[in-house]
Amino acid sequence: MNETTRTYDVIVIGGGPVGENVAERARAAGLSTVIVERELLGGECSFWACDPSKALLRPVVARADASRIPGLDPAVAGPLDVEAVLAHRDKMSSYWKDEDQVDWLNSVSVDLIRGHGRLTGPKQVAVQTPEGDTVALTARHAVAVSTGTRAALPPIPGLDTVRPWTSREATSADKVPGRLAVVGGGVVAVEMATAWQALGSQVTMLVLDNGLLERMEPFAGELVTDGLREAGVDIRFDTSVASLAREDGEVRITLADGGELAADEILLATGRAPQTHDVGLQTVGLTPGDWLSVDDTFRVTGVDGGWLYAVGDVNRRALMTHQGKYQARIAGAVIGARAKKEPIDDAPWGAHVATADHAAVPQVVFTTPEVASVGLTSREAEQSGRRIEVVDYDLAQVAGAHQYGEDYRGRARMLIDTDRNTVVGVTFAGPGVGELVHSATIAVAGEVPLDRLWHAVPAFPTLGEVWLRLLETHRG
Ligand SMILES: Cc1cc2nc3c(=O)[nH]c(=O)nc-3n(C[C@H](O)[C@H](O)[C@H](O)COP(=O)(O)OP(=O)(O)OC[C@H]3O[C@@H](n4cnc5c(N)ncnc54)[C@H](O)[C@@H]3O)c2cc1C
Ligand SMILES: NC(=O)c1ccc[n+]([C@@H]2O[C@H](COP(=O)([O-])OP(=O)(O)OC[C@H]3O[C@@H](n4cnc5c(N)ncnc54)[C@H](O)[C@@H]3O)[C@@H](O)[C@H]2O)c1
Repeated sequence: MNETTRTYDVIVIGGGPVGENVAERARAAGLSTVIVERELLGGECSFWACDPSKALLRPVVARADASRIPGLDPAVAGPLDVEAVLAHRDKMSSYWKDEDQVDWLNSVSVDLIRGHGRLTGPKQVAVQTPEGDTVALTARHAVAVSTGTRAALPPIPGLDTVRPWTSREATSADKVPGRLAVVGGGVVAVEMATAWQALGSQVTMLVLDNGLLERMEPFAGELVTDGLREAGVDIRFDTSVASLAREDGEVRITLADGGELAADEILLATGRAPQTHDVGLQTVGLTPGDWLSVDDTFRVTGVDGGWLYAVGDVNRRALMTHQGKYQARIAGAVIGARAKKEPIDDAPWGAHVATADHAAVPQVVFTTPEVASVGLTSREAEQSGRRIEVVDYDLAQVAGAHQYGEDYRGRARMLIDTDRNTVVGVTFAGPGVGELVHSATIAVAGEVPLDRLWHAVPAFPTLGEVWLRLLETHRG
């Protein structure tokens, strides 16, 4: 076994989308930077999450849209070409090879060390390489942990015997199971139920709660429930799994109410756990397995010296790629500024502080219909104690919706902070709303006064005219 030592200004553990961007921004600030990655550069998002899942969903959403357009509907009446969809998914996942990402990393002059990284003390990281060697790294300025998350599996008796699908198998499987049981009612569950039902599985969703997408506005979950049921998905609410077994090749599922169900595969889409159990947190006074809590400049709380940062999923602030990359741009810049002893701009909305994490996190759920939201939901607004006006509008009444397709169903909600006269939350649910959300993000993050928003004229006839209708409804 060989042991090598190296020193960099910044060490990033984890080369997912977030670690890559922390490294690129730190390098752009003039700091020598290395990424430690144990699997594929590009992380979960590129290979087992965003990219493959959206590649599976795109034909489903496009077909649903096309089937509402007279004259086009017969052309899309048949089943999907499963082989072609899976082949496209493979291409969009770069065939699970990361050469392109490595080329990009080289082009921005960031080093890569392949292997498992662990903190061994303040500013110290040891990398266990696949060849069995150890590389001992020292950071002059900062270590950033961007190790992301993995699927969190509930302790269901028999789980270890059934080889369940997690989000990884659900995004990379190359065969369509005849019957797929999906446990969970969050984003992964609804997206993957949508995809696999359309690819030919009979999907049954086993949902603990009494609705889908419980963290969003209730109407969003209701519209997605209708869409899934119309597609043939069997959704069972208030349902909990008591035990599992695999017998004669099938998964036998026993429910808490005594009911039984058989499936060919079972997907557990029951949330995420941080990948911090084996990164040496104990050597810097933290607890392995915990989420890493951070201040608004991404320094981990409870660590002396301010050298340890946690960016992306692992800090639990907003488990989405775009938000993690936003965090990364800010973390890279603030690490650079601190290293060069430049002033830190950490007032709200400053260059070195992630204010949007608290005020304006957008999300699109790629189901039929889509859901898109940013900022507060009405439940969160109520809990925040602010004075809020809730404005609802039936999206189907917008001229653009009539053009979009027949029998358009959708809804929009805008939350107004009545003391400040600004929009603090928006949710759209309906076909095509994914591309509408950035207008809402600009209104919320920009704190655009409603009187000025009145002058932002949406083009006719687009879905965006919902903004005019929401403002008119507010003005009465
Ligand atoms: C099915 C699914 C679909 C999703 N779809 C979307 C979507 O459409 N849009 C969206 O915005 N978000 C989506 N997400 C969320 C998105 O995938 C995550 O928010 C994003 O991947 C987080 O990036 P990250 O860099 O923080 O972590 P990851 O992408 O998890 O990357 C972490 C990296 O760290 C490496 N690593 C971990 N521990 C070590 C170690 N000790 N040493 C070395 N390397 C290590 C891992 O190998 C990995 O490469 C989806 C998630 C799932 C599960
Ligand atoms: N389009 C996107 O932006 C996108 C897509 C997929 C995932 N993601 C991100 O990935 C993250 C993870 O998604 P997720 O769907 O795994 O998590 P989630 O937190 O959204 O949903 C978890 C679901 O599992 C259920 N659950 C939890 N414990 C359970 C148990 N013991 N038994 C049965 N059900 C249980 C919950 O009730 C909930 O319905 C999300 O936070 C999301 O931000 C984003």
